[in-house]
Amino acid sequence: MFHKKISVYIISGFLGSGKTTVLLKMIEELQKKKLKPGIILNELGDTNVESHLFKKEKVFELLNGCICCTIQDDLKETMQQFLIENEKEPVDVLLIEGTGVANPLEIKEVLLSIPFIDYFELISIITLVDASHFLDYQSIFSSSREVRKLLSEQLASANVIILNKTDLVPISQLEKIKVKLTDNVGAEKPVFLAKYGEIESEKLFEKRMQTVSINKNSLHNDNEGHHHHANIQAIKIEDLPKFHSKKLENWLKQLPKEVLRGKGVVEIEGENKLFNFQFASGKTHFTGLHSKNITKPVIILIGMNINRKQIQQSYDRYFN
Ligand SMILES: Nc1nc2c(ncn2[C@@H]2O[C@H](COP(=O)(O)OP(=O)(O)OP(=O)(O)O)[C@@H](O)[C@H]2O)c(=O)[nH]1
Repeated sequence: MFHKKISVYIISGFLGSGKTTVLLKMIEELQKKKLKPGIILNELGDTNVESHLFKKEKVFELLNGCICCTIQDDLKETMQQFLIENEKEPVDVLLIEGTGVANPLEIKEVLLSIPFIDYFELISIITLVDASHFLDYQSIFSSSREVRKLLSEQLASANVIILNKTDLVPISQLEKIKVKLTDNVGAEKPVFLAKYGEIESEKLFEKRMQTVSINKNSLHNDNEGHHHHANIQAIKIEDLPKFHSKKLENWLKQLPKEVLRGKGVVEIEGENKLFNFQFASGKTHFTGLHSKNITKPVIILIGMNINRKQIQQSYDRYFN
């Protein structure tokens, strides 16, 4: 039976680099063109605290996003489910957002495997880079080998790179970052500078993936593809009090640098609605939530080699 293949975009990038921001822009653009998007979200931790962002779209969640060996089985299952739903309500484009610690090659490999290769056409792997952290993450002094390896995997597998959060770095430093990034990925790979993931729609949606044949060996020919990220953890804190927003912000800011990302849903003193908060690049943003059916308050912290006890003690000191 003939069916048109569904175009797929993979959005990759390290923790807090701006993947969801770009995903939301892509959804908006597709809707403007009267195209129906489908979304697969892979989240670290077992709670999606961002469900309020997707109002009418069909979102398939792959929670507890284990990153290496098991992601492929979970993803295959989610894709099967997606195909079943798609029979009833077909989408035009599928957007897959990996976790901040995913290697997009793992996702690509699933798309190229049977039966999915008959249903999907991978158009582009878009990788976000957080300009405000790029030099730190590349430095052997301030980041681990694991993080550097992961970032280089995400860069190597990208068809296009968005150097995001340029508003957070001085112009002089931006030059240095661009040079270093180009050294890393080669001059042929397109790199676009952006604030809040803003790049022209044509550039974002351009087909950049060459047609590839299925050849397992070509994808995993050096054991580099499978790589364990065991030191990356997500900590979940529940049973939360009402917070004073500034105090929560201060607490997040003083956490050990191993905590790379925070997000959650919290109650704020003096407010009678819930707030989503995003902590990335040392900055915290709160957004009021209107939807009623959202998760109960929860804080999720993601990082490398986090000392749970230390976090717990610090939390108790601040809030108990
Ligand atoms: N200042 C600044 N903030 C940004 C920019 N892009 C995104 N942000 C903010 O950074 C935070 C993280 O952005 P997300 O799009 O959620 O990042 P992500 O890559 O999806 O994060 P994870 O899923 O946790 O890996 C949010 O508060 C965004 O609003 C930017 O260009 N500049």
